[in-house]
Amino acid sequence: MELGWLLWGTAVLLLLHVLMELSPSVNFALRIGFYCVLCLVASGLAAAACLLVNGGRTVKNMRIIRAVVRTFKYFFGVRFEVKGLENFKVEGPAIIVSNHQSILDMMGLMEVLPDNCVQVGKKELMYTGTVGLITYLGGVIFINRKSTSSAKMVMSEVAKTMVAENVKVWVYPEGTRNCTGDLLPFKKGAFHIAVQAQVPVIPVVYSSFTTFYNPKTKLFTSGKIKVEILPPIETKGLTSDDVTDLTDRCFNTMRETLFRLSGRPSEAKDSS
Ligand SMILES: CCCCC/C=C\C/C=C\CCCCCCCC(=O)SCCNC(=O)CCNC(=O)[C@H](O)C(C)(C)COP(=O)(O)OP(=O)(O)OC[C@H]1O[C@@H](n2cnc3c(N)ncnc32)[C@H](O)[C@@H]1OP(=O)(O)O
Ligand SMILES: CCCCCCCC/C=C\CCCCCCCC(=O)OC[C@@H](O)COP(=O)(O)O
Repeated sequence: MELGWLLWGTAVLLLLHVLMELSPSVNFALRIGFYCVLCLVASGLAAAACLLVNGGRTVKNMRIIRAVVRTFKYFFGVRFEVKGLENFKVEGPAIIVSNHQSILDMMGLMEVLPDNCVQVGKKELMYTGTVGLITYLGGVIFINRKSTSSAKMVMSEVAKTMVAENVKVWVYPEGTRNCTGDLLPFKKGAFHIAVQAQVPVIPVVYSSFTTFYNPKTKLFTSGKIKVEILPPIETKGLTSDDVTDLTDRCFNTMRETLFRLSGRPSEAKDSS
């Protein structure tokens, strides 16, 4: 009986292996499916640990989440080359902005996430089962992207609480995933918070995934991601009139860095 199960198990694994070799779509679906299952299972386990250790929703839970997610890279053969970690050593709160390519970004986020840092996320994430639970417990700030006024209100509240509670806030200013190897125009919310709170903006850039991950061509292999944490941009003395300039400055610096890290020739572009 046990030998029977072993044979069946081996046969199924072999079949999956052959299918993955033969069809990039099957390979892609299985690897992405595995990533989602891993996120769901790990979130359930991490949620239990967070509740036991910290008792409820707090940024302290991000340390537990970070430790768990940092193991994911070994399952997918993803390697990170990180530069500029010293730029996170800003005393007190800051806004961190980075490019957003895929759900795989959670690995890159947790690879470099500083202590006391929460992310801004779309409210729909709350309804993704255990992943929703872990994002809630980690202190993620949920916004409704379909209502600009409500999102702006939440963001303005963040500008006040991040200073009072001494937390850093991580925002994806493109506002959505974009895996084209370029940046989408930046939304201004992150830069409004930075100016309202008078805290620095720290740009973080991940090299393009397109050489090893591309949902359009169903590519998902192992690969290297270069990460660069750029020097903080001060906002002391800036007012809401300066937000557009600040946004453009960050956009241009990050786009140049993205192209450099991805080995692509640079070209200037306006963020709007
Ligand atoms: C253990 C196992 C775990 C497994 C799982 C792993 C990890 C999970 C755990 C934790 C990690 C969670 C990480 C979650 C990441 C989720 C990522 C996302 O969800 S990205 C999508 C959501 N984020 C964003 O959208 C942020 C960026 N968007 C913005 O900043 C936007 O500006 C906005 C505030 C949302 C509003 O957008 P909208 O399109 O509606 O409007 P505009 O941007 O065009 O702005 C209109 C107008 O308003 C002005 N404005 C904007 N914000 C403000 C403000 N705060 N104050 C004042 N004015 C503001 C803006 O300037 C525009 O005016 P104008 O055109 O005149 O300049
Ligand atoms: C009971 C309900 C069960 C629901 C099951 C849902 C299955 C989803 C499970 C795992 C997914 C892992 C997701 C990890 C978190 C990723 C965060 C993220 O990258 O969100 C995308 C968001 O930034 C932008 O969204 P859009 O590009 O605008 O779209």
